[in-house]
Amino acid sequence: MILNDIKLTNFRNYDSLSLSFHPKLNIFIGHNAQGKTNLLEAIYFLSLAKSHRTSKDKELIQFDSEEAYINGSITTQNSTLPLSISVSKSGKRAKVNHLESAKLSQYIGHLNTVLFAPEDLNIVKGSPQVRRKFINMECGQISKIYLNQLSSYNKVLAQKNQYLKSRNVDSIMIEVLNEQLAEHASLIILKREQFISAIERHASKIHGDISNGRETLKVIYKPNIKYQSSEPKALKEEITALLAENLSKEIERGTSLVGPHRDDIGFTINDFDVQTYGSQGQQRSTALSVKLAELELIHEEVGEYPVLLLDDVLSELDEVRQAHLLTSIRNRVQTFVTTTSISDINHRIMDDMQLFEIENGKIKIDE
Ligand SMILES: Nc1ncnc2c1ncn2[C@@H]1O[C@H](COP(=O)(O)OP(=O)(O)OP(=O)(O)O)[C@@H](O)[C@H]1O
Repeated sequence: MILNDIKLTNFRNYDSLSLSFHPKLNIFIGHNAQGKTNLLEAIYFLSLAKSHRTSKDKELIQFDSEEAYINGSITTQNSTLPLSISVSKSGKRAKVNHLESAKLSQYIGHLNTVLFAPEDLNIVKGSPQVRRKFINMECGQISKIYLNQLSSYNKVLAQKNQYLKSRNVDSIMIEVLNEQLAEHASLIILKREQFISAIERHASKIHGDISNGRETLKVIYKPNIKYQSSEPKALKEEITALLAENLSKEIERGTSLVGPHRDDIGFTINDFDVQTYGSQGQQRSTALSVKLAELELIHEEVGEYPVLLLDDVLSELDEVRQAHLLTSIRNRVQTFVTTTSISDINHRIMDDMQLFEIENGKIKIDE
């Protein structure tokens, strides 16, 4: 999958910008705070209708403007497709091939992206919440069913928590909500199990290569609900029973205690926990392996490689990891890289690419 071009209007520090991209490698170079990450954020937003660094969409609109627009065109094996998304104070509107998508879940999935940024280290080091967000974003990209189930689950969960908090609990009402939660939860859990085992399959191979075969990485799903069934209907029944068992505790605590909203993932290298015992380098390799595994996974699911966004990470990687990253993706994955210094880029990849110099929301194209 190739992002051919992008056009930004009133997006962050870009008034109006049109760029055509190189099919293999695009490097955005500039001093701090010039707009490099803003450009990657625009590509990410065009892909997922969400920013990777803020949940407040209105921050994307240029100061003193009313609406931000991002337009782009992608080429897949089958076709070339225009995508556009706009953000205003009243919300987001997304279009595929000039037709407005009634739901954002219909829009997401046309342009697939994988982003690797310094904060991705938090997938390993951070809280379970960060890891759940990671699963949701990535699983959502490859499975519309997952995205729909998750959104329904979250709606019902919010409703249930409101009831539990009100302390005026109608247990029949909670049972009805639990029934719905169990239905969505069973599908979410099975998708997560599938996703994490596929990530592990690819990530352990990549990690083995990066560490020259010295380290074995495992990615482990840690579901909040310990379950036996691998079939949705039976799993739903298991979850319904568990929710009923926990009802009095949940009423007492005034919140929902059981379900996939409390899931986590663990990482081990040679059977020790990376979060607790891993060196900085091992934590970085783990995060990198997981991200590169996503490229393979999306390729497997969608039949095309996604575009890869690397925000300020090359300088963080040592020679071996950088070489692995760049050689393993070369010629397969269209890549967008931000950097403050050209010396951070391995000279072996410099021949076949486009350099964009960024200064204060303006671009100079290096021919
Ligand atoms: N809504 C907005 N309207 C106008 N300008 C904005 C808006 N949001 C952010 N900016 C500006 O964008 C710039 C930051 O851009 P960006 O985050 O892309 O930096 P960067 O080039 O990636 O820098 P670094 O190397 O430090 O990460 C800042 O100058 C900031 O003031």
